[in-house]
Amino acid sequence: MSTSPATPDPRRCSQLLVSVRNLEEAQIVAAARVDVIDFKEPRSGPLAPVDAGVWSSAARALPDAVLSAALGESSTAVALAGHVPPVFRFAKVGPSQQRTPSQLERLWGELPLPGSVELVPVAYADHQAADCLELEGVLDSVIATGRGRLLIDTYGKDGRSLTDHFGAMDLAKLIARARAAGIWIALAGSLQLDQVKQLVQQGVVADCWGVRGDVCVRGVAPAQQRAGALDAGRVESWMQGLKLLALGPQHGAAAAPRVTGSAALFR
Ligand SMILES: O=C[C@H](O)COP(=O)(O)O
Repeated sequence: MSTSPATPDPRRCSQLLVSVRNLEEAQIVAAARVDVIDFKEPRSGPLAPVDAGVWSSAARALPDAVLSAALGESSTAVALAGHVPPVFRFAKVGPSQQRTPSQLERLWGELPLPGSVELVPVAYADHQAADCLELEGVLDSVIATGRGRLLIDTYGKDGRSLTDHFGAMDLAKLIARARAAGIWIALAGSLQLDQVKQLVQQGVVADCWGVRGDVCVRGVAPAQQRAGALDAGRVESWMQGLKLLALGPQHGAAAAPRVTGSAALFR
């Protein structure tokens, strides 16, 4: 659940979440001062968990970082939730096979997360592939259950990205609705930095952008890239790119609407 609002940092446009699969990658991301270090195994699915031993190592090595754990879908999340170290800030859970609001809300309610770890519900832009509620329905449930956050991702990591499933105008409307309800919203789904720049120019400004594939070493097909090695230079490019976007048109970006609502930064 949300805590008290933080003062938005006027120099920042959006936060960055980078998914990592082990402590070595997490330390690279921490050195780049990425906002959220998210642990998941990209070889095993959209939200596949890493071994709980990796969570424990990260909790010991990076106690001051904002750490997040992907718990997978309903088939794994309930059993794993109780093992998330209390120093973690977030845990993400996918909605696949949850076809009704009551199924989804029951799943969220059953997760035995430590009290200090906030659930980040996930909605899939390609919800048919995941056989679950569509985005608007997941947002309705987030609002109805008084939760503070929503991550939109893609279920199929097949080379298509978020914007292949959901257009800029629809994303902007969804963000506006979430923001009006005080929900922090993160966008992910095989996004590339150039796409994010275009989205921002079209008025789509997430509270946070989530990425894995585009911060990995290039040279393989996009769908495989996310399973490869993390590239520290790409992480730095994203950090610099988001900073430039926050500065506005003279730096090559359209004036990005500032995130000023209660959902602006971590609460
Ligand atoms: O939570 C965000 C995801 O890790 C994004 O991964 P992706 O960029 O490979 O789709």
